[in-house]
Amino acid sequence: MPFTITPCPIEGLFEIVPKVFGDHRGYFFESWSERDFAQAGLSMRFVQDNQSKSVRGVLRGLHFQKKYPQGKLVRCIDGEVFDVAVDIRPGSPTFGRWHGVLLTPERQNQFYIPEGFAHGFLVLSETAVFAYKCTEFYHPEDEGGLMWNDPAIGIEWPDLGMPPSLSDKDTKHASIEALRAELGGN
Ligand SMILES: Cc1cn([C@H]2C[C@H](O)[C@@H](COP(=O)(O)OP(=O)(O)O[C@H]3O[C@@H](C)C(=O)[C@@H](O)[C@H]3O)O2)c(=O)[nH]c1=O
Repeated sequence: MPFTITPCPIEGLFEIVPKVFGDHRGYFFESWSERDFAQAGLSMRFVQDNQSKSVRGVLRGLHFQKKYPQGKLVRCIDGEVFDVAVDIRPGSPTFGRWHGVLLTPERQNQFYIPEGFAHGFLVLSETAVFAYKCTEFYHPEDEGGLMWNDPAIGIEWPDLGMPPSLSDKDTKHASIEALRAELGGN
């Protein structure tokens, strides 16, 4: 099995570390295998791959789609990011809880975030290239957002000694309580 797939403390989240083959040329690893992930109980169909580059202090998130939720297999291919998922599954016993993973090319680790989570990340390095596979297409009209610094969630973002740099959109998201009321089920 060329992957170590470890469940995270919130049900449905997984950290994946591939087996990296190094030699005098550099390295090789498989970053995704439908067969091997399925063997570990992770069966999904990816339909879109995304890549973004950001500078230090950029925080993208927390994002989700409502009618067309996306599962995401995320990794940082250059630089270092702190990646966060927040459970927004109506009725989930861990609704509103967050889990964070440091993603680095040194570990080549990946984070699997299934449908029903809000997702975001903070760039810790000078620049970071972030890549991810999605189980659903982008539907801009269906996008939802959760406030990155909602005290009721209490995400412990690493302190960079500067306020995060956000898109306009990301300064205006809902609180977890507003989302609970909107999504129902809890
Ligand atoms: C996400 C996305 C954006 N775009 C376009 C819309 C916009 O003009 C431009 C930048 O979009 P955004 O500002 O939404 O990009 P960004 O803030 O990087 O959005 C992403 O953030 C992370 C945290 C996620 O989890 C992703 O699912 C996605 O929401 O790219 C697409 O064409 N396809 C896509 O799938």
